[in-house]
Amino acid sequence: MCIDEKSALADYPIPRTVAILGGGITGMMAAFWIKFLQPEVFVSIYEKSDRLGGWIQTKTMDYEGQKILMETGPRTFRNTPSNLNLIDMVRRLKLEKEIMCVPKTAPAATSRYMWLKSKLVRLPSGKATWEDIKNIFTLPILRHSLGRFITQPLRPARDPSVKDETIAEFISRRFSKRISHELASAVIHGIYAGDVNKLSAKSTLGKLWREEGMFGWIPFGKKYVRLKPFYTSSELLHRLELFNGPRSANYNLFFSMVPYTVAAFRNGSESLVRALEAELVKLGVRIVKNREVSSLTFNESTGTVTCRSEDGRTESFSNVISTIPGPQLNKLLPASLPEIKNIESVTCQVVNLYFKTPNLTPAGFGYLIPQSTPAEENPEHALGVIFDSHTRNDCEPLKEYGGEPIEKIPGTLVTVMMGGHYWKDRTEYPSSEEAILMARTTLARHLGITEEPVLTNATLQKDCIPQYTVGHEERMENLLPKLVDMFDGRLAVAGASYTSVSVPDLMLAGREVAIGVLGYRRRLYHNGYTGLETMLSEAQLEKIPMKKYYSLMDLNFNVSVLNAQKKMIGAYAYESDAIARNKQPQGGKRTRRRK
Ligand SMILES: C=Cc1c2[nH]c(c1C)Cc1[nH]c(c(CCC(=O)O)c1C)Cc1[nH]c(c(C)c1CCC(=O)O)Cc1[nH]c(c(C)c1C=C)C2
Repeated sequence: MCIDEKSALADYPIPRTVAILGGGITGMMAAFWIKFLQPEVFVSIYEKSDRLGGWIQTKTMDYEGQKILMETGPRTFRNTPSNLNLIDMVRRLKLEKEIMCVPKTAPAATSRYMWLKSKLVRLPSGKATWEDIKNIFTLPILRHSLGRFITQPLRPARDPSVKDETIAEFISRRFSKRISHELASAVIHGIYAGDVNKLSAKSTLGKLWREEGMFGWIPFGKKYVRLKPFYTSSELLHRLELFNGPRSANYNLFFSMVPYTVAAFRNGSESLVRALEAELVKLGVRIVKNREVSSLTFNESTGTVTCRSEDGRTESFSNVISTIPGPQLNKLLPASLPEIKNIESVTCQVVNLYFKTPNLTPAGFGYLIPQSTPAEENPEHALGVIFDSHTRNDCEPLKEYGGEPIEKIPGTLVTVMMGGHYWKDRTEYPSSEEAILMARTTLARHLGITEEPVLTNATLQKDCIPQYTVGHEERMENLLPKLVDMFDGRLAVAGASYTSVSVPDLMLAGREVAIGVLGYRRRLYHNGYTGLETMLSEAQLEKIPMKKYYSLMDLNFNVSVLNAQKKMIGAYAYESDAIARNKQPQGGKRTRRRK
């Protein structure tokens, strides 16, 4: 191992011009962090549509003078340490007043339902109520689950030769097939809208899958989890932020949100992307909307990447960060890369309905529909229903940050999610009118809601959620050297196709890729940075005979090569703030500039 920060930095070409493909939240975050850390770098975002923000979109409608917000994508985020980067951004964009939170004791926090055996069943949460206990004894699936959870440690450990498996295989082996299909599949619908028989356990249930690998069973409970010798980058970022001491602004905001489970923006998730866009404009990021890049080529003589647009215009950049979906990126490359060409995704039909009558749904967050539901009970292929008005009406502002009382919704607002993996082979989708009718039929069958909605909105989110199918991590490991070869490390990727589909994780991915491309993370294994470095397994790290640089900071934490690598991400993200303040990175001056 070479511990030589000075030579690593001296060697590192600082980009002068960076193109970011895709103006979703990852691309916006990447642009923010590059400009924030290195204002002299010329940053351009290319977005094919006429707006930034990607799947994050809020439509505002009016009913009798009341503003009704309809989310067509992500709407809430959990206040967990791993989401600290989002909290950090909220603070930087001065959006604290906009935050509204669901108290841990409110129905929207304690009451989450599932469609089980033709009825809505409230899932046990936090402190068990009499209803939970009664449910466990009266509902065979819950009784069965309790038994399988208790006896889980007694079941054999995974065969070490298994490198990945489907969620269904993993859950069936560790718990039972019933738990996989009747419970886990519903949760997976709520996150990936995906099929447990296809998604990778390693890529989607990473912590559980890895813990089984380490302990031979899953040691549920914080005590054991804390003992794990690996951390996600965001967990580490959180720890490092806390090192800032109790006066840290992030720390204060995070702790003011501790009494709450989930949070949202009072004027919709759109507030986040609009505030971020305004900040990008202030920082001098060039935002090119309605322009799609149609090819990328590497010019060996100049060491630049040329982006050609559909209209024939060309521009060259020292680095390109692609945040567009993998298969779209593949079309721009000089040669096809199967690892990204074949990343699957699913399409969701999101239907928002507003009814004049309040409380048409039970109090709570909403319900999920498992894959085991018979087709005749779910011909519309609904995946779940969100009780938006209940969630909003349970929310409280952050008073200490000047948050005003939250305007209540007088009627009932719900979102019905349909499609996902059920529509995998479709080429045609329901029209808006058909989708609204399907959503209404689902609500009538499940909740007995027959009232005519006064406001409706149907949005087809085409290919909105990538599916990490079995072998995803291995494919990403194989992709890394291919990207390096094709663009000499000047093309980096980030976004939902690669690491995570969650908004806070995507925001962190944008931050990390910016730091990686700027070189603050030092050059780890090869020339440049691909954004996939954090996905390398320990075995792969050992296999690749590339340069390895470690900072002294990482070595303080070092448990293994992988741990050091994971921790570096947090370390550099933390360091980056200090760098921005002092304009002088630790460990030496950056000397070489190359276009
Ligand atoms: C367009 C629909 C989406 C579905 N899943 C996601 C989107 C954007 C992504 C997603 N949803 C959740 C997570 C986990 C986040 C976490 O806190 O760990 C991710 C990555 C959880 C979630 N699912 C639903 C809600 C309201 C939430 C909370 C977070 C959020 O607002 O996105 C509901 C839901 N999402 C989907 C379905 C089918 C569904 C059903 C009720 C698909």
